[in-house]
Amino acid sequence: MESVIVAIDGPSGTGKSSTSKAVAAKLGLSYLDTGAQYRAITWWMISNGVDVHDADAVANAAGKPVIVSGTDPARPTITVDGADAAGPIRTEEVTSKVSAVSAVPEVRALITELQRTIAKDAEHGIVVEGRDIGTTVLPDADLKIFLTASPEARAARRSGELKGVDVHATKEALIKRDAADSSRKTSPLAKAGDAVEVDTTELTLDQVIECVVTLVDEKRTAAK
Ligand SMILES: Nc1ncnc2c1ncn2[C@@H]1O[C@H](COP(=O)(O)OP(=O)(O)O)[C@@H](O)[C@H]1O
Ligand SMILES: Nc1ccn([C@@H]2O[C@H](COP(=O)(O)OP(=O)(O)O)[C@@H](O)[C@H]2O)c(=O)n1
Repeated sequence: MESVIVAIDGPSGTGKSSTSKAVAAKLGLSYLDTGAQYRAITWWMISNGVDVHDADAVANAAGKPVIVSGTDPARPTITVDGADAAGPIRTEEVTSKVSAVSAVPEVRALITELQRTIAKDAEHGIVVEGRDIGTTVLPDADLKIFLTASPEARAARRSGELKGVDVHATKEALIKRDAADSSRKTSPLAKAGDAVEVDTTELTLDQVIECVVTLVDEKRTAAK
């Protein structure tokens, strides 16, 4: 197997971004954070006065922003209409509105197309992380991983990042976002039937990275 495509899905705070970046860097693969793309389009909607709860308005505007993702795992980037969006897409406002925007089918169709093009163009292969990569975006991925962790562990990790934020409020917000992402009609957050589930609650980040690297190596050996 010359080039390898790895899909990593799961709810918020399970370790998708940290694991995917590290695995891609170790194996010389590209890296794509698909959540950053949904955050970027959400940021554009907010900045341009589009009501994110008006699905028709979001659908009509969905084709306007030009979103570009840099896929070097050592320095992932995201721009919207040429402007660096890495900071603005992480605000609480974007986090609280992204599930409404990402549920709009026209948004998903456009972003899915973009993701498939990026994966196809990755010379040595790519690690793509999100919610629907194994089920919808790249159903033929060489390896599919579904990360899970208890809501308590996930909330503790997230509130550790956002210093001073209450862990209970973080947990409630995570549960609410997961519920919205899991219950939408178009490509909800779900484990693909052929994905390997890894519960990271009791694992260190290094253990999770090691586990995924081993699974990729096994796939590569089997394909020889
Ligand atoms: N297995 C783990 N044990 C402890 N902390 C972790 C683990 N995996 C990730 N983290 C930390 O949890 C936070 C959220 O991880 P992240 O990779 O952004 O998750 P996701 O992309 O699934 O939302 C980060 O601060 C990260 O360093
Ligand atoms: N493949 C994907 C990735 C993210 N998303 C949406 O984008 C949001 C933000 O994703 P993210 O990966 O940045 O979220 P965090 O868990 O890192 O906070 C999710 O809550 C989903 O609403 C999606 O619908 N499909």
